Amino acid sequence: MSEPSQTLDGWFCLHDLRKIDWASWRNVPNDEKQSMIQEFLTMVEGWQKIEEEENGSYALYTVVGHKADIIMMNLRPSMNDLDMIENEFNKLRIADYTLQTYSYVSVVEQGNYTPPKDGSDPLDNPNMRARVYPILPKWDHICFYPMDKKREGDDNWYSLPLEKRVELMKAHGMTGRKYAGEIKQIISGSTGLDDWEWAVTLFAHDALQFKKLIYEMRFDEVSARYGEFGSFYVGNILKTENVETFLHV
Ligand code: VOV
Repeated sequence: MSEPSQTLDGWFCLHDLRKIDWASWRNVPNDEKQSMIQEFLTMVEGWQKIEEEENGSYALYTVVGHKADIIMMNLRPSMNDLDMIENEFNKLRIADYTLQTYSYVSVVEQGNYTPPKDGSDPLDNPNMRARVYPILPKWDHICFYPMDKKREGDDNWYSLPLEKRVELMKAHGMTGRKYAGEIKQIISGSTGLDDWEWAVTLFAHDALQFKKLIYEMRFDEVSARYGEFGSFYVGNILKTENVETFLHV
């Protein structure tokens, strides 16, 4: 029988991708540029504070390639908070020199394919809480992409029996586990929230590990047969102390 698996849902998540309008930014007088950068950094300090208080988390990375210049990823308890974050950025003067090229709304999700047998609340488990309310690692590289599970003819993930999906996800987890310490994954669900069904956000110390993991996973039945993928966005960590250099023209 086909039935939905349970999910544990944690913080809401906004991926906000911006391109910088370098031509206009270049023409801003230096002192104004400085003050706009300071405004931006004050906002990021606010994100850091919220992270320290464990009321959310953030990641700030550059994006390599034409799709964007920066990615701001924020986790918060509610969708209203995400709205506030997006507007807070839009109201900064520096936002006038950016263009939002992509964004993605989702909620951090932990598949609960095998819920506790004693009926206890899985969120009483600190490991589970850390998975759905994660503090995003500040590792060197990010890789973000949206994905679906196929619903075509015989390849329909949603008509597979639960036991089969548990089996396939177990194999997926085994492949992922080989990359422990190399890659940290945040899976956020977005069915009904955005255009795809999940957002996959990976962090790595070595960008090559993204290619190795994702390639290896393509051979797992769950990805080979059922995975459908959107655009990939990759980049490098943008530490606050490097923002000024990054924006220097
Ligand atoms: C470090 C890499 C890594 C590891 C350890 C890992 C492990 C696990 C486990 C144990 C589980 C099941 C329970 C849960 O947590 O939900 C999942 C779940 C999931 N995954 Fe995963 N995944 C990884 C990495 C990883 C990648 C790279 C991808 C993209 C696939 C690809 O081909 O590009 C992915 C996708 C997903 C998705 C979409 C789900 C939810 C599917 C659903 O139907 O609910 N994932 N994942």
